[in-house]
This record gives sequence, C-alpha cells and structure tokens, in this order.
Amino acid sequence: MAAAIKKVGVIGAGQMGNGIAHVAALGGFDVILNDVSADRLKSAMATINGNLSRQIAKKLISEDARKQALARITATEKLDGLSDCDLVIETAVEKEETKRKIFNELCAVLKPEAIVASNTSSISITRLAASTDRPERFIGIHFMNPVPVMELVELIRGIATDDATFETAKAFVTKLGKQIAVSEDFPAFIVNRILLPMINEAIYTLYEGVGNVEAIDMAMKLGAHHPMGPLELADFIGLDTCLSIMQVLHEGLADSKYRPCPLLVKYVEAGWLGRKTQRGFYDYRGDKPVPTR
Ligand SMILES: CC(=O)CC(=O)SCCNC(=O)CCNC(=O)[C@H](O)C(C)(C)COP(=O)(O)OP(=O)(O)OC[C@H]1O[C@@H](n2cnc3c(N)ncnc32)[C@H](O)[C@@H]1OP(=O)(O)O
Ligand SMILES: NC(=O)C1=CN([C@@H]2O[C@H](COP(=O)(O)OP(=O)(O)OC[C@H]3O[C@@H](n4cnc5c(N)ncnc54)[C@H](OP(=O)(O)O)[C@@H]3O)[C@@H](O)[C@H]2O)C=CC1
Repeated sequence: MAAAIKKVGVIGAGQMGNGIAHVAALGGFDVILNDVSADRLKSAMATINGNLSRQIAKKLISEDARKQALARITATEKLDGLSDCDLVIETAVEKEETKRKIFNELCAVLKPEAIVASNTSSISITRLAASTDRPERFIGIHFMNPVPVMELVELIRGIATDDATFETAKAFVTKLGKQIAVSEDFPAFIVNRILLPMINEAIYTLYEGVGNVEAIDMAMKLGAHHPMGPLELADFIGLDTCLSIMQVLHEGLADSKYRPCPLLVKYVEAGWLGRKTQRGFYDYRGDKPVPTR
C-alpha cells in the first residue's frame, strides 16, 4: 500500500538536484532543497527559474504554474530542515563515502516512517541502504539529465526494500509524469551499464587518435542520430560522474573492459569536469563550445 507523499527533500543542489526539485515542485509537492553551499542553493533557484522559463517559452507550462512551483521550494543549508519530509532524495556527488555520511546525519533528524532514496547513477542500493536505520524504506530513484526534459526514471530496489516503499516511489514518479524502468540492483543499473561504456569507448577513440573531438561527436550525431555526441554528453553529465560510474562498473563487475580511459582520469585530475567547470572535451568559456583536443 503506497504511503502519501506531501513533502519531498532533495539533498544536493547541483544539476540533478535542481532538476528534481523543479519537477517535484511542478508536480505539486512541497520541496525542501538542501546543499552544503549557500551559493549553490542560490544558483540552483536561478537555474530552476530559468528552466521553468524554457518550459513557458515552449508553452509546456503557464506563468501561474511557474509561480506556484517556485513558491513550493524552500532552500536550506540545514539538514534538520528536512525533518518533516515524507521522502528525501539524495543527489550529492557520486562518491559512496559522501552519500553514507549524508544518510548517517539525515536519518537522525528524519521521522521514522520517512522514505530515503538515492539518485545515484551506479552505486549499490543494497549497500547504501545498509548504512541507514531504514533499509526497508530505502530505494534508488534514478532520474536522467536534464530532469525536466528526460522521460525516464529508473527504480532500483535494494535487497531489503519493502513493497510499500516500492509502490510509494512508483506512485511519486508517476505523478511527475515520468516513465519507469525497473532495474535490478547491479552496478550502474540499466542506462549507465550501457551508456557509460559507450562514452568511455568514445574517450578511448580520442585517446588513441582515431578521431578528434569534433569528428567523434559529429560521427555519432549524424551517423547514429544521437541528440548529443558522446563527448559533448560526457561534458554535460560531468566527467567526475562519468569516471565514478566507470570505477563502480570496473570494481563491481571485475571485468577489464570497464577500465576507465586514462584520458578521462587525466581530465578529472586536472579539474576539467565539463560544463560545470566550463572546460572538459570542450571549452565553454567563449560564446560557443570549442573542442579542447
Ligand atoms: C549519468 C546518469 O546517471 C544518467 C543520465 O542522465 S545519462 C544522460 C541522459 N541524457 C541524455 O542522453 C541527453 C541527450 N541530449 C538530449 O536529449 C538533448 O540534447 C537535450 C534534451 C539535452 C536538449 O535538447 P534540445 O532539443 O537541444 O533542447 P533545447 O530546448 O534546444 O535546448 C538545448 C539546451 O538547453 C538544455 N535544456 C533544454 N531543456 C532543458 C531543461 N528543461 N532543463 C535543463 N536543460 C535543458 C540543453 O542541455 C541545452 O543546454 P544549453 O542551452 O546550455 O546548450
Ligand atoms: N550528472 C548527471 O547526468 C546525472 C547524475 N546523477 C547522479 O546524481 C548525483 C548528483 O550528480 P550531479 O547533480 O551531476 O552532481 P553535481 O556535482 O552537479 O552536484 C552535486 C551537488 O551535491 C553537493 N554536495 C556535495 N556534498 C554534499 C553534502 N554532504 N550535502 C549536501 N550537498 C552536497 C555539491 O556541492 P559542492 O559542489 O559545493 O560540493 C553539489 O552541489 C550523483 O550521484 C550522480 O551520479 C544521476 C543522473 C544523471
């Protein structure tokens, strides 16, 4: 039996956090958006407002819907601001130790019946759940980027996730107007198990000099009708997130075919994380993206 969700917490106001807050608020839920950085919360609210404007421009929503959605979002740096939430979705950086630390602090302030979810791209839901006081009420709710545009959400049950939690998550995601793919709890689930090795292979294609950035992205956009080239998409996702996902696949499946390309490692070590740092396979500091290789 699904429980009623009224108030949703979102932890991490990065590109996914702002998107999840956006769609939950538009879906009629009260949203508490949390981040460690006040600046990040401020820019997240501006991004949400901007993306709501895109949807107004495309006549997908009304001005009134935008006003009501923004009024439903409260930004807070304090985790105890989430204490009254019925569901909290963690969407901080793709590092297991960071997520575990967040859950540890979060569960201490949450009401016992609240559900905790992670938007993780790849990490074991069963393992993350075991680090909380509520493995039965823990689930993976994996949105796709950009959240307001992408139709799919993956639902991933940990070994202990109970039926009520699964039904509640399903009802929540359906209310947001998303389509659901149910994945078993194995490394990187379905989308990223297939997509990230493709992106990693594109980086190997660049690393081995088979083609340059422009040729590789054009080849896949015009040759395979991808909406974005794989290197452009890697920059969009974030190269740190791409590397974390490949590391989870490599360690979790113990198969060398998932070893991250050394060039991806180098870019992340250089802090060239893609769009979010204005530089990755493309340089975004000018008026149009320029390939960096
Ligand atoms: C990593 C994981 O764990 C899982 C994942 O998410 S894997 C990644 C899944 N996502 C994809 O594969 C995205 C592939 N790309 C696309 O589908 C399209 O390029 C797109 C939907 C992103 C944009 O399509 P488009 O027709 O060009 O949209 P358009 O309205 O013209 O706007 C393009 C721009 O707006 C962005 N955009 C469009 N609508 C947006 C929205 N509502 N919110 C945020 N960004 C939006 C696009 O990213 C692009 O950004 P810039 O303005 O900075 O260049
Ligand atoms: N990028 C993508 O395409 C997708 C990503 N995901 C997953 O979503 C999650 C977030 O990814 P994404 O939004 O791209 O990452 P970002 O780097 O854009 O955002 C992460 C946010 O989390 C914040 N943060 C870090 N530590 C904490 C903490 N302890 N408490 C609260 N906030 C914290 C960061 O703040 P600061 O920067 O100040 O450290 C940052 O604002 C990851 O698990 C990722 O795998 C899922 C689907 C798609």
